[in-house]
Amino acid sequence: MLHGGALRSAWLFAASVPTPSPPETAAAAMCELSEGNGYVVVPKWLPAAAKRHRVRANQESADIIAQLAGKAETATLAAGRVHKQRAFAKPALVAALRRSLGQYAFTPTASYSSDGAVDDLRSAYTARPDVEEAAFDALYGQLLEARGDLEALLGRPLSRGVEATFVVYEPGCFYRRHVDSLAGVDPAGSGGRAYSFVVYLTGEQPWQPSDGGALRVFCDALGEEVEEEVLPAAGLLVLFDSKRVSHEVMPTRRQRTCLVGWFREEV
Ligand SMILES: O=C(O)CCC(=O)C(=O)O
Ligand SMILES: [Fe+2]
Repeated sequence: MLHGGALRSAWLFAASVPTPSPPETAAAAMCELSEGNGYVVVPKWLPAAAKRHRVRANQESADIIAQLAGKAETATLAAGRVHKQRAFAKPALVAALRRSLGQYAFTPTASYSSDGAVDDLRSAYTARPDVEEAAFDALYGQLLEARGDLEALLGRPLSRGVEATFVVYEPGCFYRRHVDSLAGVDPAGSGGRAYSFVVYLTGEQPWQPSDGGALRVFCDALGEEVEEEVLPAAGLLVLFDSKRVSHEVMPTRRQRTCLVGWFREEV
């Protein structure tokens, strides 16, 4: 333990060390190093070099972080999991889209089994977006940017065309377990879907588990194990592999509105 006297003498010693004058040249610096006190002072030598190094290092680490994030996202998607992005559509855009929905005529959408009979796979109301409508156009622009990011992550192009539909699940509506696309099925139809997206356009009030309507994601196509349940949230984007991710919309107890769509394989 140091007491007062020791501290004071340490300070006096430090104050009495003379400030060396800087060497003019590198050779002089080497000379001082070998003959002098064992140190040299070269003013402004480190700052410029360090600055250059810092700028490069920052850029490199930013690139590495971006690459790792990209890898993590590619891995998430490739592992058949769901990528989620909160507030993909900002509150003002969600509000504008919700207002615009008043202009659409939603039609009940039944699903059909392979023999053409109506089955009970899904109950919901759908409307085709109006590409001239400003709020939809804004969201569509963001989706095209997201597609660009996805293409960069995947390292391959996707189709220029995007499928999209507004869907309203009224209380009691659901979509039973399914995959959005199957390999070998008509590539001009659902077989050409590569990545599914959903942008939730629910009201401002936070969604509660008791509201039902979760997007239930299964670990694999056949098993019963649930990977996660995603609750709708205004502006949330979910993105997943259309062929790998088996999922289900649990019966909702509250109106559940979204834009659902697909980025398609390049043909
Ligand atoms: O609304 C959702 O969360 C998913 C909808 C869906 O699975 C679909 O439309 O294929
Ligand atoms: Fe689906």
